[in-house]
Amino acid sequence: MAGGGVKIQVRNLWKIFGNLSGEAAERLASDPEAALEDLSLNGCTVAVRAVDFHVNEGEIFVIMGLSGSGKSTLLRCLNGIIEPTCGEVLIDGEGVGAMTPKRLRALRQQKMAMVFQHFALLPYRSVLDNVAFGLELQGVGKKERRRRAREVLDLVGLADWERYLPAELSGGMQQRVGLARALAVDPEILLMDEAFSALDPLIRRQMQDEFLKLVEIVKKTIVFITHDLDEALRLADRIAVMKEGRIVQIGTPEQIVMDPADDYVEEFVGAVSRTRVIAARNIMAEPRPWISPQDRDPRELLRHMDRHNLECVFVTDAARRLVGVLTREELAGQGRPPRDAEPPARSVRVPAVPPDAPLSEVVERAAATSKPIPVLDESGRILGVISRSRLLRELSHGLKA
Ligand SMILES: Nc1ncnc2c1ncn2[C@@H]1O[C@H](COP(=O)(O)OP(=O)(O)OP(=O)(O)O)[C@@H](O)[C@H]1O
Repeated sequence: MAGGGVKIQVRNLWKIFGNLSGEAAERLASDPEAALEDLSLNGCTVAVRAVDFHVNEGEIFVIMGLSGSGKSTLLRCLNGIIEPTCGEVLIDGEGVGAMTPKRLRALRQQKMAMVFQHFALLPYRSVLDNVAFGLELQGVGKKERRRRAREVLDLVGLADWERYLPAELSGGMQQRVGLARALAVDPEILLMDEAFSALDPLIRRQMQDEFLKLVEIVKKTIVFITHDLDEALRLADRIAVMKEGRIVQIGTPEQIVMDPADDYVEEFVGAVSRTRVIAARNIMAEPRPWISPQDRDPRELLRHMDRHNLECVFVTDAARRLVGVLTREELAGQGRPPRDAEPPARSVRVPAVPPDAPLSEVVERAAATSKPIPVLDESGRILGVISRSRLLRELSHGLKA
């Protein structure tokens, strides 16, 4: 999860491959539309167009888009492997474009590490020496680099495999070696380019889970590229969706799924099950007006229900903790108002959910009751209510999409 300030800042970044005159590059900054027209005539490829975003310290920022949308080019602009045509990348406030070759080397060898799809392991070196490779480049002595390599191998669960060659390991294990190699230099930023895409679906899921746990421990800023929405939703704090070199939307997984910025994103997220991404808190409504009916007359409560078209009222104690729920029938049969100390016996058991429960869990609870589902915090206080009609609306939206 996000920690401190802005770690990476990208401003009006362009990368155009092909024969581009200096004059055309200059025009990009001032009059991009006109410049682009010239460029397309010249047969240039505009890989990244006017991209702006930032990544916070400690954040997992996922860049998602179809093949050819410019993700890899963008990622390689971050560590200066590709020089942008125009615009700037700032790492901790320092412009990558203005760095001396020495600074750039330090940036790539120490501050940022990259993990690739096809592992890029050295085939004739042991697992241990592969992991120690980045430290070797930094000039760290053999004993120390092996000690640190062992530490990270342990972290990725490969402590017993240090003497093996990469080819003797499964794909999942090789990718863990790749990850360990990146982590061994203790970088502040990890750039991951389709890092799990070569793995079988099951192993991939497992890697994603392990990765999330690992990130909790090592606390890095991560830019992760994928063309897989499922992966993006599982890993990301925020997602940037790219299309034809542009970022068309940046948002949390929930924002991307619930509020796609355009048809392209909508199409992308259409295939995903909303029940996994949407949480109870996203669809709950305030139980308006606040319900603590212990000192109200039942007839008044019935009128209150009519006025607000409520299926039932939730009974809370003075601290707003839910003690029960009353239906119309129960209220009509009540001679006196229900009291805090004596909640109506039949009404105490209510299927409730925590605010971060996924929609699928809310649906499960809803199957066990005909009433709305209250959303409770850890101490049992009522935060909101999910009505059955809202739930149905959400589900049918998912079906339509
Ligand atoms: N070195 C290059 N020279 C010319 N064109 C390039 C070069 N690298 C990338 N491109 C083009 O730039 C566009 C963006 O490519 P890029 O590899 O960044 O996309 P991507 O989203 O990472 O795709 P993929 O998922 O397939 O790797 C594509 O049209 C690609 O053909």
